[in-house]
Amino acid sequence: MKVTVVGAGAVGASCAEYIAIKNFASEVVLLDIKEGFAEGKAMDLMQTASLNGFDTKITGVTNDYSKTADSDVCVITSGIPRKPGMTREELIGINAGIVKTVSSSLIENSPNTIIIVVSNPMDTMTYLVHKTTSLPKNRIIGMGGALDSARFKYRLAEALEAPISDIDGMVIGGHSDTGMVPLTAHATRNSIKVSEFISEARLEQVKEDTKVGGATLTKLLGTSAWYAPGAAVSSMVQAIACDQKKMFPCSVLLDGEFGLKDLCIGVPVILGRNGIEKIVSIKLSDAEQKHMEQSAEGVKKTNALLEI
Ligand SMILES: NC(=O)c1ccc[n+]([C@@H]2O[C@H](COP(=O)([O-])OP(=O)(O)OC[C@H]3O[C@@H](n4cnc5c(N)ncnc54)[C@H](O)[C@@H]3O)[C@@H](O)[C@H]2O)c1
Ligand SMILES: O=C(O)C[C@H](O)C(=O)O
Repeated sequence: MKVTVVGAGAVGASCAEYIAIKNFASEVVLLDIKEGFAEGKAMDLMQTASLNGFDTKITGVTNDYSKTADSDVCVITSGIPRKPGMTREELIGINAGIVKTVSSSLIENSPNTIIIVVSNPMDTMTYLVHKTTSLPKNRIIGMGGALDSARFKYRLAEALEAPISDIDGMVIGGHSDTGMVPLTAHATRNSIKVSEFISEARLEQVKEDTKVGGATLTKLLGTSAWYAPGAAVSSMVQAIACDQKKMFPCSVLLDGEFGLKDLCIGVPVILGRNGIEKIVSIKLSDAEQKHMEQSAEGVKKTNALLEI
């Protein structure tokens, strides 16, 4: 299994590190436009191999796509992150051009690859890859829901004063401060609904904290987060590489599912060797469906800014 990660910055390097530590890929190629940067990150990471006990070979290249040839999975993290006070949508002006060029160069060298889009605004960047390449829709996947769900579980565990391993929950919808739809009614602690343990008001607070999870970290860090994003991507790559058929909320092109079409937005999917093996339709309450439709409107508004 060969994986390429474009962008050797905070998220790209974290992603390469987690993939290597999980030890399922034979090779990870890190590519960046900044001269020598990916080479340096790759060398530093390789010097952790004997300490962390992995055999994955990580190489770094400066904009040389020939080295990415025949990648099974390509992850796009290239682009600018937001600063405190900004929204993800404000990044579209710079990131759309980067994602368009990068995805076309990747596909030229790996026509059978599966692409995972991370750069923000992620749902719109995923849609852009659909619109500007000829990859089949099962092979273009946006990462947002896996991360947002991890943050949701963290917040639920905090509220319930429970270990995170006891908690299950999922966030669907757009990967934006207002667009996320944390499925509070479906969340459980060891199969018991979380509403049995905390008040409605506390659960509402968990929901709000989850939705602004990225903004909260951006305010603390001065730039956006990287550990959980890298870990989330690595879990998705592993599910594909190892054909795990695991369920993750991912941003995928919808054609009528959840009553939505012609946009990419987070819904539960099964990930395996073919990328998106299946979109999982679940019954939403009226309030959740309404929130999902509002979220879709927001994503479509951002999509309309694309020059395609
Ligand atoms: N979807 C998510 O859940 C999620 C999570 C975290 C971050 N992000 C997004 O991921 C992106 C990267 O964030 P980061 O913190 O790693 O930023 P960063 O600035 O640390 O790294 C970005 C890297 O991309 C490189 N780059 C820029 N243009 C390039 C090009 N044309 N080709 C190759 N490399 C190029 C830069 O040189 C830089 O090293 C941002 O857009 C951020 O908003 C998304
Ligand atoms: O918050 C951001 O801008 C980065 C990313 O989308 C995140 O959720 O951490």
